[in-house]
Amino acid sequence: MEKLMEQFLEQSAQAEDGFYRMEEQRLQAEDRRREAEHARELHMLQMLGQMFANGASSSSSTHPQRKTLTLVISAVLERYYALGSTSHKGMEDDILSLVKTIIPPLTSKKHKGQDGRIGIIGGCQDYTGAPYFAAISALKVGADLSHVFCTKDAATVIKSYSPELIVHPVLDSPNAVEEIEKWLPRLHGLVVGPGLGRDDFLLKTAKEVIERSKARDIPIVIDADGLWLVTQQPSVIQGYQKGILTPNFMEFTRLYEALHHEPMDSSDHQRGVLQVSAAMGNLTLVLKGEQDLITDGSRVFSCSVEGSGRRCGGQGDLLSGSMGVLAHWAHTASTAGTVRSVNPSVVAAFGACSLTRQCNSQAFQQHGRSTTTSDMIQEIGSAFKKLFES
Ligand SMILES: NC(=O)C1=CN([C@@H]2O[C@H](COP(=O)(O)OP(=O)(O)OC[C@H]3O[C@@H](n4cnc5c(N)ncnc54)[C@H](OP(=O)(O)O)[C@@H]3O)[C@@H](O)[C@H]2O)[C@@H](O)CC1
Ligand SMILES: Nc1ncnc2c1ncn2[C@@H]1O[C@H](COP(=O)(O)OP(=O)(O)OP(=O)(O)O)[C@@H](O)[C@H]1O
Repeated sequence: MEKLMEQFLEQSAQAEDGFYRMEEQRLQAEDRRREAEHARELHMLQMLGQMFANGASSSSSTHPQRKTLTLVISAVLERYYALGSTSHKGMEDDILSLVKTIIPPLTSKKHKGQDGRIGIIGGCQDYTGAPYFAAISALKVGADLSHVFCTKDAATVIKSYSPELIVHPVLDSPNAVEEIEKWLPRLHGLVVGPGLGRDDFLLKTAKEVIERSKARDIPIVIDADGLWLVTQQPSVIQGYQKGILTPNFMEFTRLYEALHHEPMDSSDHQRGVLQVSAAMGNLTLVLKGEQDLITDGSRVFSCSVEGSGRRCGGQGDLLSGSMGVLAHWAHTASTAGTVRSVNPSVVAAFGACSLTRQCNSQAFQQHGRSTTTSDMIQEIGSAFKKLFES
């Protein structure tokens, strides 16, 4: 009987492997097709650009001719962005199935720590809830250990919220960077910003910790006041392929304007996220909102898992904390060759957005208007199961 059971389990594991291999191949083929389409569009654009330049410099060219060319170019541009950038329901399902492939199996063969040790840089006198939400969400998603590096006066408060968290009161100490660096070799993912505040000394420490984490190749999610820092000094994370930015609309606008020195065209978010990601060296970016837009500069995925109309503070912290764990899992899966067709940071971002929205929807069904982030955190287990384990 036991043998039969073993055979059965082995066969189902093989069948599952086969399914994911085929799914991966299908996605790769789809990618190749889109890339070819992209290349054709780009070639057309270049030709049109040349024609336009020739037309504009030629004395014989008439004003209506130029106008027509301009119209053609903008039509092609629009098509180019549409082709390269929009995601549809089928793509959402595809990427959701990729998220499933990065989740490490729960087995009795692993020891504590192997599924992730996540660090949160944030927590100061004013904000103790945000780092708590991020850190506890990382644990509830499946990290084994969650560390919070906060200021001295925030530490006791955060500890009192939960015995599950490891809290280090070091962020405002004179040797904060060295204190935090001691832990970096043990961390698999870092979330910088929830409840960090905007004190110059704390931002300077956060910057140095980001630099040292990059040197160790640790995935880094930057949120909230961490994004304030990036807006002041984009180079701190520019081009780091294991970095993810998670701005809300306000934070995104600030970043856009700092990078482009002009107001953002708020009627075209898709173009905006592509531009910011490109300016940041193809960094993965999540613009949170009615639909979350996720891009690494090559195309835009939109996550529209149903949430609710309730927008209580702290939902973004749940998002960034869970993304810290998923980013670790996604990059591990990528190194193992499991995820190839889509940037692992994008897979992690999509997973965290879907999860946050699903938690919001489930919590709202029970609590309606009085839903808070703590209610959403209670839903992480069942939302995760519904989205990724069914
Ligand atoms: N319990 C806790 O401890 C929590 C602590 N938190 C921590 O607080 C810190 C500061 O973060 P933050 O987001 O409040 O600061 P900031 O970027 O100045 O935005 C302020 C203004 O921006 C606007 N605005 C916001 N979203 C927008 C949108 N989608 N679209 C348009 N506008 C939008 C809105 O402007 P208003 O509507 O008031 O005019 C808002 O007042 C940070 O460390 C964070 O982690 C939070 O995590 C919550 C839970
Ligand atoms: N209008 C909306 N409709 C549905 N879901 C939304 C909407 N706006 C945000 N969300 C969801 O809430 C998550 C958090 O986004 P939000 O804009 O609240 O972040 P935030 O302002 O940084 O949060 P925080 O309060 O933690 O600072 C998003 O990832 C998204 O899934």
